Amino acid sequence: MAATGTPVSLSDFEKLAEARLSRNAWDYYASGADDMLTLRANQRAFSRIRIKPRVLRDVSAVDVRTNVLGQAIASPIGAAPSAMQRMAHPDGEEASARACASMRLPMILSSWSTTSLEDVAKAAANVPKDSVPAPAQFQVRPDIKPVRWFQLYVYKDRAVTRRLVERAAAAGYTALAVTVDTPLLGRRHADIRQFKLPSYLRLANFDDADSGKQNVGTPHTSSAEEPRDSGLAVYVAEQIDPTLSWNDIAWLRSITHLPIIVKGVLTAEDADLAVKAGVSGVIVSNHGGRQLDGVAATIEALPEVVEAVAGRAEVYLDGGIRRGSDIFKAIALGARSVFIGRPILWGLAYNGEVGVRTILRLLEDELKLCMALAGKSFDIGCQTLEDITPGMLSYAAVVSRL
Ligand SMILES: Cc1cc2nc3c(=O)[nH]c(=O)nc-3n(C[C@H](O)[C@H](O)[C@H](O)COP(=O)(O)O)c2cc1C
Ligand SMILES: CC(C)CC(=O)C(=O)O
Repeated sequence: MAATGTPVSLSDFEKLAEARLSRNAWDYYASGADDMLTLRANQRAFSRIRIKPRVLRDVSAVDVRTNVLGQAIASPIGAAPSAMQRMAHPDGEEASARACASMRLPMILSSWSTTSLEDVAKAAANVPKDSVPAPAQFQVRPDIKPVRWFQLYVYKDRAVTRRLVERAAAAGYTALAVTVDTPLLGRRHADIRQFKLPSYLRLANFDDADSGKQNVGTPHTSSAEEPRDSGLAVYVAEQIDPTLSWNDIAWLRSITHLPIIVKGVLTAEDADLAVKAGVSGVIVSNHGGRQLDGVAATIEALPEVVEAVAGRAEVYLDGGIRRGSDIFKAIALGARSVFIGRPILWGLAYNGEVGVRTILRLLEDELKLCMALAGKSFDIGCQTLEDITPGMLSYAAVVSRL
């Protein structure tokens, strides 16, 4: 059903983004791998979790501030790394970074950004208070500094990888999120049929010295045969290191002082290995259902990861967050904060920086309302994120249709 009138939910922005974007960009952003079972599961799994509300508590004050890796953030919501944001809006990653910085929410910049990591850092460092006329609650909160992390794809060419890491540190990124679920690219059917990075865009973190690493997405054709892989998958197979192993986390730790987070963990076993490898954080993620189809929804995987990590590192979650109540559920099950991927792109497509702020603000407001309406089992309502506990959730029975 088409959205009518003022958009009021993330799904309204999704429809508006689809209407505005080219088919090429929309398909790339929206796709999951194969049958997209995991993509759908990410959202559905949230809908099977119920909230047990308590009533007649004083819920007049709700505070959603928290911190990640010791840095304060305004609420437990951030932008997940997503590649090639300038296909969504000419200001691309700079707009996302400004939106996040102005709201004091964390952003993870993709290695595959269409704006260089230095330019993104500069854009976010100078968020003029009135760059966009905004109501008070949108304006810079001077007590909190922006949090910006860099997402790392480990290239076979370790000199290229090292250069990226050094540049990220020099530009002021405060952590590396190493993506570990993409040794090869998942099969996204629309991209195999056709994906092309528009010719005026490039992977801006790679300069001429990295020749071959800045042009991506030309449709792959193998003579007279139908394409069997997208240009993206061919690029990943050529450039990204499929031999990556836990030893390389030790190597990364040896070349940088930045804290390391692994992005793409779904099991207790890997969570434990991650902690033993010395990471500071783990992102429970299935890459938005774009890698291995058939893996668990992230909210299903979260409890075992939280249990295995046992407080030795921070645990975050992404995948399928579309409501403030989804964030509430993730926090209840032990996530320190969540990240959103596609909704940032919908905000960008809708209205650049302002659109991203609108998306983030909507989720923040929904989370606050959810906390207030959920109440709590003591005298006062759910006032802070620490008050959100697993006991506030229950699980819907799976109803068989047979
Ligand atoms: C268009 C798109 C591009 C992405 N690019 C990257 C990337 O460059 N690096 C990465 O680690 N994850 C990437 N991701 C995965 C996201 O960081 C995140 O895990 C996922 O989008 C979360 O699911 P959600 O879209 O349902 O919020 C991408 C996701 C999308 C949708
Ligand atoms: C590896 C690139 C294709 C970027 C990415 O992570 C994605 O599209 O999911």
